[in-house]
Amino acid sequence: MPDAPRTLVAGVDSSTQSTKVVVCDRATGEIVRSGRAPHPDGTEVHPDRWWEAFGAATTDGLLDGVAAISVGGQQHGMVALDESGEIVRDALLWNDTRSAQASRDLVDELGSAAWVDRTGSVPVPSFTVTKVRWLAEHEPENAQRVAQVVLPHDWLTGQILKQGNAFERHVTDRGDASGTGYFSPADGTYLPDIQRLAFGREFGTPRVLGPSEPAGSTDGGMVVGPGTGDNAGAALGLGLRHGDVVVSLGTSGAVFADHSVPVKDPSGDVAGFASASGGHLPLMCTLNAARVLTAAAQLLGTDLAGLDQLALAAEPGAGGLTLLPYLDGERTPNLPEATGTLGGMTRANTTPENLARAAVEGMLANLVAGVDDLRDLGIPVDRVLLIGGASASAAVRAVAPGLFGVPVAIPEPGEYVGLGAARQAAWVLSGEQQPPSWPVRIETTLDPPADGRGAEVLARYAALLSAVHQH
Ligand SMILES: Nc1ncnc2c1ncn2[C@@H]1O[C@H](COP(=O)(O)OP(=O)(O)O)[C@@H](O)[C@H]1O
Ligand SMILES: O=C(CO)[C@@H](O)[C@H](O)COP(=O)(O)O
Repeated sequence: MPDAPRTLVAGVDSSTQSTKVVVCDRATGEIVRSGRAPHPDGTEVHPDRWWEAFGAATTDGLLDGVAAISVGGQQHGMVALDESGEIVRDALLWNDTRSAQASRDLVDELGSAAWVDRTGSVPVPSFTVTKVRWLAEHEPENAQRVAQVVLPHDWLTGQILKQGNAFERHVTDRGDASGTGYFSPADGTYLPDIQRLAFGREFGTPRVLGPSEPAGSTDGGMVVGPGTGDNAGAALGLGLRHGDVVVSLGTSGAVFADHSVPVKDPSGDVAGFASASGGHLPLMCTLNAARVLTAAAQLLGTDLAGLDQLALAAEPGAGGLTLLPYLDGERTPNLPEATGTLGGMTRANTTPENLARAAVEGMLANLVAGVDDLRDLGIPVDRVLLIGGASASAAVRAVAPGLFGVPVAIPEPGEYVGLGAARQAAWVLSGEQQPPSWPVRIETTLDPPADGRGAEVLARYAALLSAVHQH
């Protein structure tokens, strides 16, 4: 007798550099097929480019027979819509730092303690709330046209849904809404007074759906889930357990954990986001991760494989070279106007090998602070799970355990944001209380060496940071 046809679900990761789509078996999570397409570079992008990438990634019937779909998307991006749902201007992305002054002003006006209390986070230029302030101040004509502000995943979900009127089409979830800066993750409600403070008036927001509440279905009958932010999606895809901390090395470096209660960090380094499963997702994020390695490879006239080889040929500590990797400014620490700094150069240590190693060590040292911050807030750190594009780097894998100081688990290569979105879609379809349990396989776990070299690297990194930015 032939096997019963299996039910398929799809998950989308519309992240900074590309769209990735995975189609999975609803029961097991096994990936049956997948597609991807790049996004243009730049920190402002017309949302139509994401829709085109979605089309290219799902071409040739990738979604044929799919029963449900959910979208995970890069967080915070401001997609401003007018009365008829048309895009007012290119979306300003999470890594666009033009709202640096707006964020300083907003923090001064309300005070960081009140921001943390009301929204769970102190807004940095990544947050949507600072982008709407920038729009009001710098593009008043565009600001006047704004009827609603949605996030990248909300907009794409609306595009997939393509039903109802333009406003009903755009829905969101607690996870992504918590990154706007005008939403309370603790209460699950928007904050109109913060909208007025930032924008001078209120504006429309997408309806916040529950973690497994359907948003509707397409004309073809495919159920559409609420979707979520990309990091919340990855947390769902990894099925995090107590003591797991994720370090995601994509365009952003993100450090986060699944937590049952809201976390409030008065320093603002850890954002108190919500998760996609009804809980919380304390998260530290940097603007500089995988692309630090791309830049270092370019500087050294090699590719990423060549950079790995060079970095692995150097001694730990890169002979004393230290890189503050703030090539795109930085978010944590909050230094939006910063640039990178290479410290400790001598005639003896300025070799390609040491420079490659310093790029890997600097990128990771920047994220060690996030793991420490989570620990300081009472979140257990038993192991780090390394995901994202740059987790494939052999040099990153070699350096990470020594710097994080805990076992580093490398899940099997996979698109964990897309997988999390697919798991959400399966959850929506099931109508159950909990998402389906899909196995996550760990490829390898790397223990920290006992040589203490990681501590030396971190001490030199801290000294350079304090010399350059905190004197
Ligand atoms: N083997 C590798 N070594 C280092 N970086 C890599 C490797 N493979 C991919 N990357 C980098 O990963 C990044 C893409 O990762 P991804 O997690 O998809 O990013 P995003 O989600 O921000 O779009 C690119 O910058 C790419 O250069
Ligand atoms: O701003 C954040 C988290 O707060 C970023 O993590 C973005 O969500 C973009 O993620 P990637 O494209 O790097 O995955």
